[in-house]
Amino acid sequence: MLIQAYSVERIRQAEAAAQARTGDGVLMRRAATALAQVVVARLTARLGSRPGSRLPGRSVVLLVGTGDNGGDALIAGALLRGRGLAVTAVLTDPARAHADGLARLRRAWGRVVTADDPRVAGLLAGADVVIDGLVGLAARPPLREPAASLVRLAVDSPALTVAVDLPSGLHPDTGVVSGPVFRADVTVTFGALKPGLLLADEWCGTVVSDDLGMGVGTAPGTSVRADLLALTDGAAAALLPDPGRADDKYTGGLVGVAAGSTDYPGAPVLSVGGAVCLRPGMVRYAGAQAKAVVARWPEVVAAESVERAGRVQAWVVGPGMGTDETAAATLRTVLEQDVPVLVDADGLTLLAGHRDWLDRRRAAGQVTVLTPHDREFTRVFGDLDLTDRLDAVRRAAATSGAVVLLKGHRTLVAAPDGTTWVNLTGTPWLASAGSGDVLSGVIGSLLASGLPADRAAALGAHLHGRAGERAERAGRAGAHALWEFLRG
Ligand SMILES: NC(=O)C1=CN([C@@H]2O[C@H](COP(=O)(O)OP(=O)(O)OC[C@H]3O[C@@H](n4cnc5c(N)ncnc54)[C@H](O)[C@@H]3O)[C@@H](O)[C@H]2O)[C@@H](O)CC1
Ligand SMILES: Nc1ncnc2c1ncn2[C@@H]1O[C@H](COP(=O)(O)OP(=O)(O)O)[C@@H](O)[C@H]1O
Ligand SMILES: [K+]
Repeated sequence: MLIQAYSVERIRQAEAAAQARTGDGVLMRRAATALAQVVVARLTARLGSRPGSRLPGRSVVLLVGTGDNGGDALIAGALLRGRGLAVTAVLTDPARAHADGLARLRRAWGRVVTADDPRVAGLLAGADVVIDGLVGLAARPPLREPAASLVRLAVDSPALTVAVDLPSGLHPDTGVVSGPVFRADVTVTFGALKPGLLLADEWCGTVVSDDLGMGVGTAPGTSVRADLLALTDGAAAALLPDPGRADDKYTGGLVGVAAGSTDYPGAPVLSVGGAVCLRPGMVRYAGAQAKAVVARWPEVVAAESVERAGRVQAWVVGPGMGTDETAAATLRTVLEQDVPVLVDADGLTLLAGHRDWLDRRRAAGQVTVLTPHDREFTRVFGDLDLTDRLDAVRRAAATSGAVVLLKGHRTLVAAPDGTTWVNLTGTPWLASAGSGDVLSGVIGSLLASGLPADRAAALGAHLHGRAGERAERAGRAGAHALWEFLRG
């Protein structure tokens, strides 16, 4: 199963349709029930079986904003009162707090204070659970006062922290974070995952998703395609091509790597290594480092130029090839071939001055994959602002007609048709020289095996990230360590 996230707009549409079926207040009661259940389960697990670890009497602080997100928190608070917990709601604006939720909490003998109450800091410091019901789907960070100050106080609390729908301070659609953000141990999210929960997962803790019976993405008449996709290990394994009994070296995927120069002998070895470790039918190499490449990878068929390399089913072009005239000519020759082409590193720098080469491929219906890091992205797509990375990568794909993989802590992949992926594997260990070269070879190999380009890119990033995690756990240094962990 793929992990699927839906935009606020899509969730609101499904919510409206569900509300029409169920009537007022039903979804919110379901949300509050799910939230209270998670709080009870997580608090019970946290307290364990130590003496004095009973639930009744434990203190819960609700941070309550002015919308339905606060309503969820208030009704959950009333339910938790029913389990004997001591519940205090801290309201940012009493006049605009969810009226029905507030009435329910009061009827259940919950305590209510305002954000400017001098006891708030002490309450948060002494709480067993803090529930963030400040903002949800309507969030437009940065948080305004007094919500911002409440979040700052909550950060210091030793309590179990639970976010309602999403941690306040992050944008549900873009994951962009500005100002203080609620750091959640658990996020209980409703309807469906929001893109922000995947893009800024470091703030969300464990994410529990409850569909509340809304059927987001499955309701009749709605588009089933999610707004943001991510792979699980299971989905990645299912995509990974395996040679069949009838395959030979020509049908198992023939990938070419055009890379390296006299100045950069290492990059082609790393890139070819990434390709070889994915076990395609054959890897061809074209460039100035044929000897070094074959010395490390004897199975590779090497030539000095693309013209002499022979046919392939996909090309990788760029790593360490420099930006001189010879490199530009190589790039041009590769881009003229009617096979999927992945352009990386120096190839991207060259491409920045030759956008027409991309346009020609687009017009001919040829598949191109670009794999920039931020600086390369800016070189090629100078007009696109990287503050909102999701938006930037989507626009880049739409305007260039290429699948664009934007590297980073959460690597993004966008296809020209709008399909977008976020990679959830990896570690900052990968932020080391040469690891991007390995990635280019991995994806090239997957392209040669015939996977659709956006899937090849997303799968490559997933495998590369897992390899980085394994290399880090094994205490290994250097991008070449990735090879042995690529198909573990
Ligand atoms: N969509 C759904 O399927 C469901 C939604 N429910 C809840 O309803 C929530 C959405 O409720 P609302 O639409 O009332 O909106 P919110 O509760 O997300 O927002 C409330 C208020 O926060 C304010 N706000 C926005 N940005 C702010 C900032 N930076 N600083 C301070 N205040 C800010 C807005 O002015 C808005 O009036 C969801 O997140 C969820 O918790 C559930 O009750 C039931 C099901
Ligand atoms: N902070 C980070 N956390 C996780 N992965 C990262 C981080 N920074 C970079 N990466 C990954 O490391 C790789 C670096 O690639 P790149 O910048 O092209 O390096 P190089 O050109 O030296 O090979 C990419 O796969 C990128 O997604
Ligand atoms: K929230």
